[in-house]
Amino acid sequence: MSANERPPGQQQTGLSAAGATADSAFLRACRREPVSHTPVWFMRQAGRSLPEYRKLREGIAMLDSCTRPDLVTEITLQPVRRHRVDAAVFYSDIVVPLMAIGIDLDIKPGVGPVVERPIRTRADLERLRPLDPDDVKYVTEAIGALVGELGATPLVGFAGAPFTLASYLIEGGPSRNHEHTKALMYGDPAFWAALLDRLADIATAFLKVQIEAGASAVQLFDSWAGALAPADYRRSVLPASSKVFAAVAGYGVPRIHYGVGTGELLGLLGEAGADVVGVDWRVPLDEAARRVGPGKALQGNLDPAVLFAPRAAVEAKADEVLEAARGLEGHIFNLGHGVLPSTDPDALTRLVEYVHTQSASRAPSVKV
Ligand SMILES: Cc1c2[nH]c(c1CCC(=O)O)Cc1[nH]c(c(CCC(=O)O)c1C)Cc1[nH]c(c(CCC(=O)O)c1C)Cc1[nH]c(c(C)c1CCC(=O)O)C2
Repeated sequence: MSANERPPGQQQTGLSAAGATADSAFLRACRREPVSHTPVWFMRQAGRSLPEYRKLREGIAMLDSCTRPDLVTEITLQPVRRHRVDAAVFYSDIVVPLMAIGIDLDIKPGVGPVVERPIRTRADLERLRPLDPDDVKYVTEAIGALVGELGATPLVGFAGAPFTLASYLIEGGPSRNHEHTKALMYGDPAFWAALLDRLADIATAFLKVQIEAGASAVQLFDSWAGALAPADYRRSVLPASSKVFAAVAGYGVPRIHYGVGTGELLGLLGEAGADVVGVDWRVPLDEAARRVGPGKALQGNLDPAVLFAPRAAVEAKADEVLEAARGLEGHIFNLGHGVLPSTDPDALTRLVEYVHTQSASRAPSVKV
């Protein structure tokens, strides 16, 4: 993609690349500054919905692809070129730092991360050694290349939050009820705290590598935190996630916090130290803003399944999201969860264009 292919309002002016990135609609919205249009990106915008991704990945395992900077760069750029989204999201996975410290795991297509030997005892904890930047040199290298290619388009780095990582490690794979995880959380608080603390340090190290290599924002994915009641989240999870946010605060890059089904936790997700709270489709953004409180931007929240409906219905639902976001200080348009693999990529491209056009006509006359 070349810099002059940006949507209206995002053209590079005389600014340096770094200056133009800092002034992008995405980063301005994260900072709750006025924008000329609502910025859009999609969780899982890179991946199986794109034929060019499927082609590139042929015969290459997911986790292997994450260690190859040439592939990571190309896969990260694919949705930016195709959809003209306002941010790139680094192509990697929440389990990459765990793989990098030697945890024996794999990502099974259609299933998700599977851990050969789950972590359930104090002795197992020793296998969770700290992440050294040298363990993920391929991340530093890929981001270095990407930032050059992206021009003014910001790159979102990310990590899995301690609870979500703990769930994969303890259950040994994806879980509906998180029963082993909760058994340890309620039954052995000292073990639990030690585990989450180690995972907080690993997530922090992974985010720092990405920020130092050039990521302009970071998102902490606590995808499965919605399985918890607020009191349990506050007591058993929030301290570890807060530690991650505090550890990267000094970089000054926006910090986004997101989980699925977290309607009852939105205030706590903000309280953990995020600048932007990600919202799924179950809570309208105006209500989410009340729950989160002042001083935070919101990201979301179109139901990813809406993209399977006819174009007029997608646009009507996008209008609802924009309408609920009217009056918010900072709104980044996204889906309420990741792009579903069988989504028509053209529907995503049209949605980006629609949100840009609609929001530009609604926006106050502030030009960025
Ligand atoms: C829970 C979680 C995981 N990984 C991630 C989360 C948090 C976000 C969420 O809640 O969805 C985060 C993630 N995973 C991936 C990204 C890359 C960037 C992007 O969003 O485009 C990101 C941000 C690539 C990926 N991660 C994965 C794929 C698909 C692998 C493939 O193409 O074969 C991609 C593109 C695999 C993966 N990895 C994981 C799952 C559940 C799966 C899906 C398994 C499947 O359905 O096949 C764990």
